[in-house]
Amino acid sequence: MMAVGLQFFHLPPEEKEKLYSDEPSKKIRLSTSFNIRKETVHNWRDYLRLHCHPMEEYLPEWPSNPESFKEIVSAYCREVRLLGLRLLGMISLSLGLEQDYLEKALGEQEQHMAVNYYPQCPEPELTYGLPKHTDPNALTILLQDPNVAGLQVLTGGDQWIAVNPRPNALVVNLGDQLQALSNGAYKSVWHRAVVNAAQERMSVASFLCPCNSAVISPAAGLVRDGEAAVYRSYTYDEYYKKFWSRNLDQEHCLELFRNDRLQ
Ligand SMILES: O=C(O)CCC(=O)C(=O)O
Ligand SMILES: [Fe+2]
Repeated sequence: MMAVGLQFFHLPPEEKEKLYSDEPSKKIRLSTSFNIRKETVHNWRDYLRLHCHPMEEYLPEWPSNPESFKEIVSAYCREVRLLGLRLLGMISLSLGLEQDYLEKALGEQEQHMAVNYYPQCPEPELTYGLPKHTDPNALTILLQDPNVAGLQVLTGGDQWIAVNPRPNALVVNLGDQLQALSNGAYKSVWHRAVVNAAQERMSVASFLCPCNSAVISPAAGLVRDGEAAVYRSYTYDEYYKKFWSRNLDQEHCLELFRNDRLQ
């Protein structure tokens, strides 16, 4: 997966240009930074974003250069989906819910992928690959470059710690929707990617996302009697549109959906 991703980013600019778009609603696109329509300061990242489920619907439009791209990436996506669904089952059980609770609550989940490419950066202290953010979806499975570190997560004690790559390991990040569905019991993790002057870096993020019409509302058993849920109910469509209408340096998107928010 990593090798074919790197081959893609090493293609000549004229070849990659055909896929370029800064429109977040496009289902297959190559872009740069995070959301260049909204930012004033850009980040040191290029990314290929693909919708991956239902696979048959999107596969024909995926890049066919490199030649092996579709075969390798589609096999990877299918495996990652199975892993993600198993993890959601275990997370449901850990909350005292039925094993299939979250899978049902999230509906027929979409799956998106960001193949991130961070070129060598001559002045890494002046920028990020990706600045501090949480993922807006439910669950993210991240494959890191085995040779180059860059991912950092924020601990409860407000310290950034490096999550260095380990051979054959995946990183699992919980996203905003699991925070809302668990009524805040699980926290969506703050993370960022730093860049370096010595080496390019890649990562591949697979995002399991609720279906657009899924109503995100905390499980009844997780809201204490007589108390309001932390977040109001909303559809994922509403959340996702709000997320992409903003930039990462603003207030956390989920805060806008709190029940105790003063209007
Ligand atoms: O490059 C990384 O390690 C992080 C990528 C990431 O957070 C994302 O794509 O949402
Ligand atoms: Fe992320």
